[in-house]
Amino acid sequence: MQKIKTAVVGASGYTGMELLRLLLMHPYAELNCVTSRQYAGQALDAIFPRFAQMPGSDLQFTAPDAQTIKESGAEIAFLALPHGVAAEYASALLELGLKVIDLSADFRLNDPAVYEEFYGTPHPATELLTEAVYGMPELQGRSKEIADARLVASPGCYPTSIILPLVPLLEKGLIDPQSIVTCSMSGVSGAGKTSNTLFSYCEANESVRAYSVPKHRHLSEIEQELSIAAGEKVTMSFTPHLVPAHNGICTTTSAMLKGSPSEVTQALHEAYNSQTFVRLLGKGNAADTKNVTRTNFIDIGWAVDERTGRVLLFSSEDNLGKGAAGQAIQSFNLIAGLAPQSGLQNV
Ligand SMILES: NC(=O)C1=CN([C@@H]2O[C@H](COP(=O)(O)OP(=O)(O)OC[C@H]3O[C@@H](n4cnc5c(N)ncnc54)[C@H](OP(=O)(O)O)[C@@H]3O)[C@@H](O)[C@H]2O)C=CC1
Ligand SMILES: CC(=O)N[C@@H](CCC(=O)OP(=O)(O)O)C(=O)O
Repeated sequence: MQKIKTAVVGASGYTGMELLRLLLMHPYAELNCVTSRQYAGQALDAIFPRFAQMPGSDLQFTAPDAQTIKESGAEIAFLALPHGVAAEYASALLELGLKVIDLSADFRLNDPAVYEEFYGTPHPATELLTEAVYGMPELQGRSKEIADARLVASPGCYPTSIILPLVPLLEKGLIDPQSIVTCSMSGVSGAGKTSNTLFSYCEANESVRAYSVPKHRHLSEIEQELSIAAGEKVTMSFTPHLVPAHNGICTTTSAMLKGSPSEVTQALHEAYNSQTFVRLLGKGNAADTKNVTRTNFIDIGWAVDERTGRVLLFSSEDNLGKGAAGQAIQSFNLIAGLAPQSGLQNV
């Protein structure tokens, strides 16, 4: 089979680097263009020595320019750019006939007013919002939509860890949609390759803190997808924390149980038994980040607190894997008509 030609725009950052790792190993993908403003003209393996001697790692970074990306022959472009910037490139690349898988938040929300409320600026390309598909293949009906999409809005890292355990329970009416409380912990790479002092070693190491409370920008897409599953507008509480780890997200969610404990177990198994990248740990088991870092798995466990009548959902994933680059490769596989585990089974 002929390899599909790809580009990674914003290839020098953390999600970009994870995309490079996955694409260099992918049996049906070819890396044709990688962009970086600061490293333009330098070879990939000179900047990332970890890729040295891998076929394709001598490719040079180019400046991010839509026409150059097109001329590289790339058919599908991954955008690993800051939100606000990604929309510009998405518009230009779609115009030039490429398909786009955007890892930023620019196309995840259906309503531009919600984007403006949470991101503080008017949406940069409202005309593309209706056609963008929220790229979470495990949601019902979504893999077909992704396969047919020109523009995929790949979900955020926290949202993936929160939405996947809750959706089957909301769809079956097993929990009260207005009682959801969730608390997440993220490794520092979640913030990107930033020079912000707050994420430097001395500030982040051996310390844990909550941040962006009470209205982290991911609440917008979490509430959007949970509302679709519940069939009513969901309003919930979300508290993210920064923990001194490189990768990994660990989330604990609770909600008032309306169904029985066995219905919870059944709903999760029905939804995910056939899903390659969701591993159900069973009742009474929490999910541990060390089992999912550098993989595309999300691990989900659960428990019922008989005293409060709440169900507890535990999930772990790699923020750069299932929370970003791995999930984007799942969309790539769907668009390209490949098996779900293509390029992801050995990582
Ligand atoms: N980190 C994570 O865990 C997750 C991140 N995301 C989202 O993915 C996207 C990328 O995140 P991440 O990799 O962490 O970010 P980084 O800050 O690590 O990397 C950003 C990349 O974008 C490039 N870039 C920055 N500004 C511009 C610009 N104006 N024009 C062109 N290129 C630019 C940078 O390259 P250079 O400066 O060399 O040009 C760099 O390659 C973001 O939208 C982020 O929110 C989504 C899920 C998880
Ligand atoms: C630890 C840390 O700072 N995490 C980032 C995660 C956000 C992210 O990746 O944002 P998008 O997916 O929406 O682009 C944050 O809280 O802003």
